[in-house]
Amino acid sequence: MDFSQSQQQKRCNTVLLSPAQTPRSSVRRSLRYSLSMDLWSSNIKPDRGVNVEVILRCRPLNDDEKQLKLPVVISCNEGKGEVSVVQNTAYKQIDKTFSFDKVFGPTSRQKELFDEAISPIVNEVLEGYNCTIFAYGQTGTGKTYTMEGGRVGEVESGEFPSDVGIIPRAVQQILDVLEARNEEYSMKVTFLELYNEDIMDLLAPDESLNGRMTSPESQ
Ligand SMILES: Nc1ncnc2c1ncn2[C@@H]1O[C@H](COP(=O)(O)OP(=O)(O)OP(=O)(O)O)[C@@H](O)[C@H]1O
Repeated sequence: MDFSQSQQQKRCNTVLLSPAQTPRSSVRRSLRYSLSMDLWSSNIKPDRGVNVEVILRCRPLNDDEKQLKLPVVISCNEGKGEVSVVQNTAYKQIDKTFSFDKVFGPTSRQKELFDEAISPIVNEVLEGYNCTIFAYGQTGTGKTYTMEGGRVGEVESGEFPSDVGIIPRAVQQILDVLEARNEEYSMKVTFLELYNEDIMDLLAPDESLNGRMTSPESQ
């Protein structure tokens, strides 16, 4: 999203990681979702110690995984921002603990994640900082669910359905704040998909407008 406003360029970035809770034979990593919000600019926000935060979210086991009685190999300590992974080798069990800026466990709700981790970043965009939030993780770990949302349930009196994810919530917050300011504003939105070196403009009215990207090696 681009807004035009004469401010210095500033940046903040958040990476949402989705680990697999159950062991998988092949690990296929995919980087799918990125939400970039710009207000011009390029310096680091002066009062931030770091300009990249890494947040980890674990999804619950799905019905198939429960039916197959697959073991849960990750435990989340949200208070400490830690995740422990249990690995059973032929000879012994190895536990490893990893620390993140924030951890959201399998029972975390969409609103909770948005309010605690994303809403402050959206406010920074509205203050003039460039921010990117992207989700990274192997297939089936919850990137789409976190960024876009799950099945849409009942809409309750102006509130989002509980399954709605980060992108619609961020857009709503931006529009609410801009409307409350009662000033004239313009907003530009782009929605691109990059898959196997094909770039798709998901908002293009005509498919022929989609371009194909080529890497330097393939030229
Ligand atoms: N936090 C969650 N709570 C409940 N269900 C979830 C959660 N995260 C993911 N799911 C469910 O798990 C399934 C896989 O999630 P999702 O499609 O978001 O994965 P993905 O990382 O986007 O996968 P891919 O890279 O293959 O597109 C979906 O059915 C989704 O609804």
